Amino acid sequence: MTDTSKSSPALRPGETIEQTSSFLPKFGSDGLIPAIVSDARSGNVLMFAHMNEQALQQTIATGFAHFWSRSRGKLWKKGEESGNLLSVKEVRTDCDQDVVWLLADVEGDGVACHTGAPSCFYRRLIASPDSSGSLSLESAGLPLDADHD
Ligand SMILES: N=c1c2ncn([C@@H]3O[C@H](COP(=O)(O)OP(=O)(O)OP(=O)(O)O)[C@@H](O)[C@H]3O)c2ncn1[C@@H]1O[C@H](COP(=O)(O)O)[C@@H](O)[C@H]1O
Ligand SMILES: [Mg+2]
Ligand SMILES: [Zn+2]
Repeated sequence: MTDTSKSSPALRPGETIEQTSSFLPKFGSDGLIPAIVSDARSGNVLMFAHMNEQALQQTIATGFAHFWSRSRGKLWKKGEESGNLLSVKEVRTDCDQDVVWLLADVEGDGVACHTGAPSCFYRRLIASPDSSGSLSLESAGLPLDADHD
């Protein structure tokens, strides 16, 4: 039995995972699959976007993350304007294969978010002080601290 009691990185180089022959991602009825990107070294979640089949193929073929931008209606090579390309080290899918997870290094100045924050997830939701049930935002703490709108 594998000892899972000790904390270890979620992602170890060479760790045995299901290989590409069984990687059959399920695209939704809109032709898209959610894609999470984490920093291959720190493990921080960097961003979330969507892929269509072409984006996934281009990602695997080139080693750089491609997405489908719904708002712009186009294939999007992340970093094509900013230089913050995502060099993909590993692509995983989840148990029911309807999400993909990219482990990547951020090129350029190492900033994944277009706001200038290292990660898109630089804020956390907190309950409002009046306990009205609504939520307000505040800037997250380290290591993703940034005061960006
Ligand atoms: N660079 C980014 C960027 N980086 C990370 N993200 C995240 O990626 C998510 C999806 O991007 P899109 O908005 O294009 O995609 P979408 O399908 O419309 O997603 P929703 O906004 O509808 O959720 C965003 O919501 C952000 O959380 C970015 N979203 C947009 N951009 C824009 O992409 C353009 C090119 O930037 P580079 O790719 O870095 O050169 C610039 O105009 C940027 O403003
Ligand atoms: Mg958007
Ligand atoms: Zn962002």
